Amino acid sequence: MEIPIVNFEGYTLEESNISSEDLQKLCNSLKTAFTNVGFVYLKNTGITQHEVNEVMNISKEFFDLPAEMKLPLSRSTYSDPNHGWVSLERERLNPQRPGDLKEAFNTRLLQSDIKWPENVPGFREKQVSFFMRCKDLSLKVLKLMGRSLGLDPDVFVSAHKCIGTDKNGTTLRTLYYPPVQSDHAKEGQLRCGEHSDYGSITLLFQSPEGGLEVLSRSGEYISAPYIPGTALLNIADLMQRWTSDVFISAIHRVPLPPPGNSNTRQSLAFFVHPDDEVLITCCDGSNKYPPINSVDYLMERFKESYGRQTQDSSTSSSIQEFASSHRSASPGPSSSSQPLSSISASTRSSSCRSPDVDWADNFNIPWKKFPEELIQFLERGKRPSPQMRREMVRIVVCDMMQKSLHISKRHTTVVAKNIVAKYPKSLQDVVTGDMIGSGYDSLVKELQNRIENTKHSTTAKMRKRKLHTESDTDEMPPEKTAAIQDTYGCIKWDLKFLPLGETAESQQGSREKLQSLFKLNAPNQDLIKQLTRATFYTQRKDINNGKEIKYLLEDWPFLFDEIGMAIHFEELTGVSLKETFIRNVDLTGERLLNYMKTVAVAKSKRFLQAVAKIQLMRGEHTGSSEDVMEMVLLLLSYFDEKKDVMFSYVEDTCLAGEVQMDQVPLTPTIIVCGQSCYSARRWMLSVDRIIVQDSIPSFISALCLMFGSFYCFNIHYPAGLASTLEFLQRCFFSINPEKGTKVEKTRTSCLHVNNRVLTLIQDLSEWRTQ
Ligand SMILES: O=C(O)CCC(=O)C(=O)O
Ligand SMILES: [Fe+2]
Repeated sequence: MEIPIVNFEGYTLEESNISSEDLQKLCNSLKTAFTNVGFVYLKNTGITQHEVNEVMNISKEFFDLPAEMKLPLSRSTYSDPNHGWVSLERERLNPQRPGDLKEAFNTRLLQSDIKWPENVPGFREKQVSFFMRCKDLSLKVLKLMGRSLGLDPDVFVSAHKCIGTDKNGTTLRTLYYPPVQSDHAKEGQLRCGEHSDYGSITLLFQSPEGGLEVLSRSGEYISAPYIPGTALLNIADLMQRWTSDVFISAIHRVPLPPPGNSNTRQSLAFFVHPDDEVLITCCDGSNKYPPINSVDYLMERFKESYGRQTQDSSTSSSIQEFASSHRSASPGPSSSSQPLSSISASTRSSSCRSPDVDWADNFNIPWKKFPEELIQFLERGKRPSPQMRREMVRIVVCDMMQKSLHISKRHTTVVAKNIVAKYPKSLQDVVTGDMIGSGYDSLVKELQNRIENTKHSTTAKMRKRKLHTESDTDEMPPEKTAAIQDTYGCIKWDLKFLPLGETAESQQGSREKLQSLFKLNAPNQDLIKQLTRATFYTQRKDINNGKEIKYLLEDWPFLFDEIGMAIHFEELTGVSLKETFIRNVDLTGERLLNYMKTVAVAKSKRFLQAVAKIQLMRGEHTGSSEDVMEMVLLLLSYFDEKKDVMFSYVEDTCLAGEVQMDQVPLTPTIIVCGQSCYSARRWMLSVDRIIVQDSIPSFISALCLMFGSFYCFNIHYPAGLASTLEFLQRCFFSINPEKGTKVEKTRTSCLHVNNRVLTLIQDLSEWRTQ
């Protein structure tokens, strides 16, 4: 099956001189496409490829800005939650997968008196004028859609009167998909997860790399390639509901590019929504679905892609994951391996529930957690593949085990029966068309097997964990302890072999090239990245053999620079240094600040005073960089740690050679050129009492370079910063080892995860704001 191409000639944005015969033909082709595939290419719409390219080019200028310049434009900073920048991996369109490998900017508010990217002149104008072009085209299509169903041609149009105002959620989204190194992607991660769109219709324009795939009615993904000069249009969920499933909203996705393909990708999506207060009632009068208010429906759907409803959507996933994985290790009445989000709910209800007897009858099948693809199969009465069925069983059992750890066959039978009752066509036991047994015996068996397996795997894990802890004793020889700490959080600490095709000579050649690039005024950044990646093996060898910082600085100058360190750090830990940090600040920073200033202050007078002092120092300084400073200062005070082990202060005009090095710690230290972080405009970094960077223009960069240095150069966290650094590591740099620590070995310290950090992470993730 292919996506049809329909010619809009004669009905373009500029002309409407179409004969009634051609108009009817146009309506018929659209209807066929919308009922069979849900997607259609429109050619000759009046929106030209040139217009599309212009919007993509200006968008690319925005996406190329350093992350900290985009942070102040985050979605969370606008009055409208659907306007603004969405950072990489922030959104998961398929909630079962890790965050999508895409960045986006949504234009929902059009006025000029709000924040727009300052450094990209013309950005707002280009987005807004393209928004208007897409609006006009959408209204034309909506009119044809009404007509094609034999209804009043205005039936849909009249529900979209307010596009572009605050009474309508229609949004233009420009998307950027950075190059992907498939070996760095998380398991199951895609560029854009499987989903269907929420509103009425969507217009889509892709860059020439293509990559979009659409799930066909027969259950296979078909490619939706780039066709120059066309607009790809698809039906969204609310329209499917509106037309009582006559028009279909197809699932689509953007998979990762094939290994070795380092293409980027861009797209523009114009999501058309009905006006907020419109009541969507099945247009054929069938009442197949109850009437629903447009905005209520959409709000519900948005919540799903920014975190499941059960969890507080402002908590970062790394906190959630870490807190839940460690809860099971701490003993207590409810210490099963429940995900964090379910704990409070199940303990709350347990006091008023008669134990175990009837939970299964009231058990809510977690339909919402089923993958979209499975739901699509069930809804269409198709039999899911064995793999989909296993996934369904896994999801259901996971929820059942949160209700009770003693699940009897009766419980499983009740649940299986309820599942099969809803989708008999897809799930009943049948042999050549006849139902066999009760119709749900296989599902009962599958659920029971899964429950048994899950129980076994939890006990095995607990036993293993205990063994590990026993081996983490203070008896370990110091070299072994140091080696564990050096490799802490790393995935490629030491490489056994040179990359294929590389020799000692070629590595030497690349190193010399890097050295000469370092001397240039504006060296080619891509070349630096490529050469740094290619020589990672030799860099690691030099570092692990103990080469001193001053020689590393001569041999690998870019290692101490933002680009080079980012590449080295990413190879070493699998984490992109600054991007991850900025994303987590976007997700969790505000929450941390609020928690510190409302909850934590109430617990300690000392901390209350420290917070007042930090706020006084901040004064009128606003901005996201300042928020990060405040966050770090608050953490240092909260843990009662040593600020002067992280920061040294010098005059704002001080040169690298003038810094009094004997005052500076040996560990990576941020040298603040000014009286406070807030008033400073320049920072330096010292490692081993050597200034390795003398002109860092932003606090966030300085913090990332300081943090990255601990990992890249095998340096242990100083005891005086143990908790602050581990908290930053887990919550903001997403490095979450299950065990161990990177804190220097002192007589009293041991190799365990820091309890204070753990407690703060859990308090923070459980804290519910009003
Ligand atoms: O980038 C694309 O082509 C797909 C984007 C998409 O489907 C969406 O954001 O809803
Ligand atoms: Fe989509």
